[in-house]
Amino acid sequence: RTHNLTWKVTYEYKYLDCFKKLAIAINGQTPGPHINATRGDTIIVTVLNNLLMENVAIHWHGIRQLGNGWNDGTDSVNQCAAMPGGYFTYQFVVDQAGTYMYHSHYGMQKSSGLYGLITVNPLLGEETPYHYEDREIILSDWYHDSAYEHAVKLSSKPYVWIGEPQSLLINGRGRYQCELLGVSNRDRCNGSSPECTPDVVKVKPEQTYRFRIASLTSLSALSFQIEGHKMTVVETDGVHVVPFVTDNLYIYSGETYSVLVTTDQNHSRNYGISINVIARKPETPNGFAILNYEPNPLDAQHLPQPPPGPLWNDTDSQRNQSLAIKGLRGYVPAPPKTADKVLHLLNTQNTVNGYKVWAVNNVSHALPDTPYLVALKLNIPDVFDPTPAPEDYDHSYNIYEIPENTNATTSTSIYRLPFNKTVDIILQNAKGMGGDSETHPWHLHGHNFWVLGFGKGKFNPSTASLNLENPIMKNTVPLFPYGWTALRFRTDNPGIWLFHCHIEAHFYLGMLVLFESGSDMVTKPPQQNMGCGKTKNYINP
Ligand SMILES: O=C1O[C@H]([C@@H](O)CO)C(O)=C1O
Repeated sequence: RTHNLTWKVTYEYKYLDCFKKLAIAINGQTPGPHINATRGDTIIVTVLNNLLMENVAIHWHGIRQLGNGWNDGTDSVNQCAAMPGGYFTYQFVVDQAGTYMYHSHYGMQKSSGLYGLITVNPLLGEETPYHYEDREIILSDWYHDSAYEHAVKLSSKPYVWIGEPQSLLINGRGRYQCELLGVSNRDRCNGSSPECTPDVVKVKPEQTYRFRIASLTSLSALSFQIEGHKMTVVETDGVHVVPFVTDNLYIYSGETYSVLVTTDQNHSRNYGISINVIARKPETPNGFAILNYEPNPLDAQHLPQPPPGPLWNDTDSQRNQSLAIKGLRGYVPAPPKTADKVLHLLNTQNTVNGYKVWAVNNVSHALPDTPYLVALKLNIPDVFDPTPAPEDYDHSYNIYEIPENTNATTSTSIYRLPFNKTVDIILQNAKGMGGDSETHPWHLHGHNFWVLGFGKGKFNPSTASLNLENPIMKNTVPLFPYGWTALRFRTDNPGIWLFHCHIEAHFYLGMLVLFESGSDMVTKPPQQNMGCGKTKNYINP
């Protein structure tokens, strides 16, 4: 089946958390429309950019785009973003059942609300471990400043940190306490706007539901919980998990999960759903939604309680949940036993000419104006530094201290990986300049990777415990403070693909790398991917 969609992208005033703010909507909505498809379907989306003053590119997060790199939707990497008044038509096949998302991949635009959920159902009769009615949950965080203000603050000297978000949203709904605002700003807040009432998730008693949960936060890592209900985790990033039961789900930006929830509690009332910030000291109030046991009314007598979340800094509990996620045998292929190549990637916060940045192996990535894939295909000179990006770092680096010299370099260099090989990535965390080591969710475009392990401190190949038996495959994975995360993937998708921290500010400040492999096999650039930077000289009339 082919889904033919037309999406008009506009700025609109919204009261998502009762505070009036310009949000980016698709056909008037944020979160945008839910794409509900079946494995093998083709999705054709024409995105009309009606933003007046900003470009748009939309990334289909978790969709591997096998052999289809021109449609990954990343500005500077595989396309020129659509200009105001212009459009871009994405076409891709959803070849893997599961839960995915889409979001802007232009500047810091994601945090303005340009995002939504993608559900890919298995084919009728296709073997699948379970089949339940779905409920969709989109988690996000919300700032009152615009993404423009964020970008300017972060690239100022001295550095201005954007701070913690004002609200957490569940399905685009949050609640800011208008009384906290100064009198002059109070008229921008409307506590009785229908847009900022909690989302209501309707369920019937004594049923099991599959909650499809996606985190589209720009900064916050979250814990998700439902008052009085246990959750059985069964899927993450489109891959089946050995089911495990938990009271709360830790979820990092860019991750999706499916959890099974059985409505086996007292039928005569409703229950609270809550999210709270973890991994950073919370300054944002918890987000809240209602689990409505039908036919109970939403009145005071049936009022749900927001369940309290776990402690924000219980890193052991967070790491233990990540370690508990295993691939379900029969559904998740086993990883190759050995790797052909290993990349050691050290994550640090640095300075370049007095500007604060994030770096990998001391290189803060600067995205060029000309998309890499077009430059590679047409051999456009002087787009990126041809020196290979560094595959390792000095292992005497003390991850527990900020180095005396925090200087890093800025570069457009890329990793050129051999095609159809097995590559290991060892992510190593370290102390940041804020005085702590932060949790970074790393997302890989175009592939799933096996998650071989997580550990504390410095990675040591002779003592690290790696799971080669039944690792999960994912596209986004956390790197815990002062720890390491080990991944393995196959370079089986021709093109050039981003691997980056999914925190919007960190990506903006250079916390990204690019993996090129087999780009000689990619078709020549479609006209619509061109037009920016140096590509405009290569467009044929
Ligand atoms: O990028 C960041 O900057 C601040 C802090 O590190 C400032 O030094 C912070 O908490 C981030 O996540």
